[in-house]
Amino acid sequence: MKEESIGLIIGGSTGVVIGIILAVFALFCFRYHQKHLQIGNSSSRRAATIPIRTNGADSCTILSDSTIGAESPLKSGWNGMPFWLDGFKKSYMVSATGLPEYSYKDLQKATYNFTTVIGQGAFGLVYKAHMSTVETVAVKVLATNSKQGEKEFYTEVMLLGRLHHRNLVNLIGYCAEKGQHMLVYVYMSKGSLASHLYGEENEALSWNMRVDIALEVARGLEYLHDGAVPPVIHRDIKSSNILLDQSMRARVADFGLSREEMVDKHAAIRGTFGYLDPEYISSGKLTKKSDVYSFGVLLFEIIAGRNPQQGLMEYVELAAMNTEGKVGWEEIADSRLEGNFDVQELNEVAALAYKCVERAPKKRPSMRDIVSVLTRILKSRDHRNHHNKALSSTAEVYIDLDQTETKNSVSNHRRQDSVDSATDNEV
Ligand SMILES: Nc1ncnc2c1ncn2[C@@H]1O[C@H](COP(=O)(O)OP(=O)(O)OP(=O)(O)O)[C@@H](O)[C@H]1O
Repeated sequence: MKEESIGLIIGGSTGVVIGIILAVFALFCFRYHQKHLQIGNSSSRRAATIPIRTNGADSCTILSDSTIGAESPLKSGWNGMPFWLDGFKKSYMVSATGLPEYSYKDLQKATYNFTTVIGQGAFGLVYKAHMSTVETVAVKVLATNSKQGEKEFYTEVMLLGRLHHRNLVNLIGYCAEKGQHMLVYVYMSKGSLASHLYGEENEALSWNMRVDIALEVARGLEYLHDGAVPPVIHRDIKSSNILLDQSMRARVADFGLSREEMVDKHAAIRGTFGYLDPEYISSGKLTKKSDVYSFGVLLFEIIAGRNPQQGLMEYVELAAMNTEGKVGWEEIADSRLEGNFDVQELNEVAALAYKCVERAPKKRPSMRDIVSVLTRILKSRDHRNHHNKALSSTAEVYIDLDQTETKNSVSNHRRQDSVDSATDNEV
């Protein structure tokens, strides 16, 4: 009996010890798991908020820079996940990027085996794709010679996926399969602003439409500079990067993508010749005001219908000698407008453009200022139109009244004549 109870005690305590060991082990496993998840989360937070490259007080993040990948603490597995979680990588990425991942097969089918090319840019070919779920999309296949690695690509997608605005060509998905990187965008059926300014196939844009487009582009950029977290410098504003949707609303494309090509390899200057901020070229410092400069060039391009790569700014400087930057800009107006514009409005837009291309970045307005100036210009246009309508309807009333009076006096005369003739007959 005594032996039995000793056995029971030993058995019980062994059980308790094993239980404790198991509990400690379970706790250890749980904490290990938690720690890894935290690393994963903090890295995605880092990717989303840490400025990747900053340049001075006015500077902000260049989303596309690839330094995040190199500095990332993620080492354990694919995109920093422990290997034992690898099986979940797809669903994990969908939630991390917030964007759907398309399969290569689906995109291949939707582009009729990549035969529906609609354009080519520095990153590679762009295809039109008919998806079964969404209507039509544009698929940008990033060139395979890109030095961008998997991690950098996902970081870029994750950051781009966070940017949404009615005046941006929003990224709606991506594909990373078979060594290819593809970005899926909303399809812009009316093509680029450049094709409307220079393409023979398109009707000339009216002056009113040009100002509307300028305001929409300004709003898209204002969002990138002041609404996005972290802020984004576009760094390549130009008419071929402004796309128009079905209702001719302008949207800014190509923001936040890393660029392999450089204008000046030594200074690592990136952008497009003709639109580049001279201050950025000389100092190598990229700020929001560099986008403002390019936007100013774009405004002059919209006014003059001339390509910045073919001497637009020289033409502007010549005109500025006569105009002092304020009035007389109508002489540079696009001949396709055939003089159909409001001179005061054109001068106001050109004066704004001239401020944007000031040599000293500090003297240039911010995108927010630009949006409010263009909004005011459009409001006074509406006001004028309203006023003119009211005037013309008043004039119509007068004309109506005049005509009624004329009619009355004619019939009075007639009546008088007939009275007179009756009297004559009587006489
Ligand atoms: N979302 C889209 N919808 C419709 N067409 C598009 C879309 N994105 C791009 N395109 C077309 O593909 C062309 C190439 O676009 P992409 O952005 O790759 O290069 P780019 O802007 O012309 O030049 P760069 O790459 O040097 O800036 C555009 O000019 C446009 O005609």
